[in-house]
Amino acid sequence: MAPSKLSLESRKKHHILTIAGSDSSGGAGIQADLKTIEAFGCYGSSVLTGLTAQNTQGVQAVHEVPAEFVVQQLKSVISDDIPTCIKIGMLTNASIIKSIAKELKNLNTINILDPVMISTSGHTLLPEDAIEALKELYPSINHFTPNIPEAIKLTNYSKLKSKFNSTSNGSNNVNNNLNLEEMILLAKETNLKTGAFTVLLKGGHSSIKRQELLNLKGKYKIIWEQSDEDSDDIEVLSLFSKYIEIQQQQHQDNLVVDILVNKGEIQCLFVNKKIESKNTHGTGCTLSTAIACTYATESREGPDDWNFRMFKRAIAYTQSAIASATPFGQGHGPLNHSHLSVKRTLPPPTKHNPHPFLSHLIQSNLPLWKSYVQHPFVVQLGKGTLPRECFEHYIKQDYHYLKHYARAHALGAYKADSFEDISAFTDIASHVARESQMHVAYCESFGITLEELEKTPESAPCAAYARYVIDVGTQGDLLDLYMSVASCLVGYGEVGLWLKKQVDKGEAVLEGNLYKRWMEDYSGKDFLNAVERGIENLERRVAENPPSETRLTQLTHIWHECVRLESAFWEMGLKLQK
Ligand SMILES: Cc1ncc(COP(=O)(O)O)c(N)n1
Repeated sequence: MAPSKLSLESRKKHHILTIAGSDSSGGAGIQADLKTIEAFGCYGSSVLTGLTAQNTQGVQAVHEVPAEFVVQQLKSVISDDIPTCIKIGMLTNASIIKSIAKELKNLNTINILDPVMISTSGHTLLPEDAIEALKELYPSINHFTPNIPEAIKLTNYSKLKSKFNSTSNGSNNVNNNLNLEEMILLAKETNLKTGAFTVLLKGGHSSIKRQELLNLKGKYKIIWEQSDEDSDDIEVLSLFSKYIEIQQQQHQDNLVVDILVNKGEIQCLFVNKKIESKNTHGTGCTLSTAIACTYATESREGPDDWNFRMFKRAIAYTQSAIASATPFGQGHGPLNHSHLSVKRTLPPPTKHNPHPFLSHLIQSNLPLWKSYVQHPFVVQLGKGTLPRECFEHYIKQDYHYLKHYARAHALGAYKADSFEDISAFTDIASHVARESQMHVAYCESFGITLEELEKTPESAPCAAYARYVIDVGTQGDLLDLYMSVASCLVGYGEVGLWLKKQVDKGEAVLEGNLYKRWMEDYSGKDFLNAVERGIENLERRVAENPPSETRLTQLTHIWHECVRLESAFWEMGLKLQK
């Protein structure tokens, strides 16, 4: 049967056009770009500006393509299918630059310029007069990815530096190994001079130490290697990952910092450990093309929505391509463009990020997660200012909820087909039964008997949440069930630990607090062990059977629903909602 038009349309790949030079050795230029585009599952077309006779040791010759023929290629491609993004690399000469600038003016595409000037091997790929002509191209450039030497050349940085630094002798020789403050100045200046909507200054030529970054903490958003967290949000996530300690172990590493600027403002700093490798030929081409691909494939609010995650994904792809490259040739070898990290929906667990699935879930909607684990109910409870009737209402409802929650785990044990899973579920079910004794004790202290507690009608938010959990557990498979119980388990552990930290900081009180037992139970060893086990089980299940993109979306949806219902549960307590 012929596939329907609709399904074919929905299978259309994102079209990325690369305007660049050919590298006969296959590591940089058009060849690197097309391999990258393939790796991201997009469709790549190409317009050649020049042919290089090149290998991993150097560029032996360049054959320039006549400007008219460059334009002819461009017209052929775009008259047939308009690309989402155009990535521009080696432009060969001024007349090609001017011709392309003229054509791009009339196009509505997103254009990314990687200003290739000198090859890694030291060969000039763009003559001086052509550098001046780049200015004609700037008005059509949305995103610009220079490295440090390129940005220095394009901004007249030495002059700028002497203006800011009174100790400078004003010499024109600026070292490429800039410190972080200098890089930030350079990145802003590049953004200003080129007028590009965003600039990513690639910091590979400088080695930055961790202390330099720590000095800037709180001033800029810093995004660390292989993590989905940025340091500002680390507290929310810190509790079940071993992250903070590991970051502290990285003191001595040489770090590469790429700086993202948007309209003159620093958006964030991407930090990666420097990979010591000879296989870096084509790194700039690969990264700029990867940015075009992540821009095209990620969901966006509008054309100017350059989410930092797009850059993070593109940088991570390029880093892994360097790290997994195998030797080729005698000089600087090419990257491994076909490594699998792009196709994988979740990164593998690492010592930096031991719970990639949990990290994904939390990061997928961090404000929602924060609204749950740092809800005003929790904050007031920690300070001891929560009205008693609110807590009383909450604890009675939570008693009901726990019964459903234990039943959900019993259902899990019923559905499970290994003793490992059966005992994991029954362990938690018994733990929940023990947990409910605290609720009984609190009610007793409020003069509410067990009989009265059992008879209290269930509130709508409690019934809604319990129904959702049991419903997902009944309809779905074991992983769905794990998902429907996960946010409660992880969230309460998080709340318990967070309140403990707040006590240490003097933001919450334990002694004399009516809710002391509650706080101690949820930050106690017994409960936290159960949380750890729950997280390990979840990660193991997902690692054993990696979810497809669609499945991951379904699982994330269940998580979001539960987090939302958890927030509504606190809200019920605060508002004494029936
Ligand atoms: C055709 C072409 N385009 C770009 C580069 C820059 O790549 P690298 O900086 O890795 O030498 C190159 N060498 N050749």
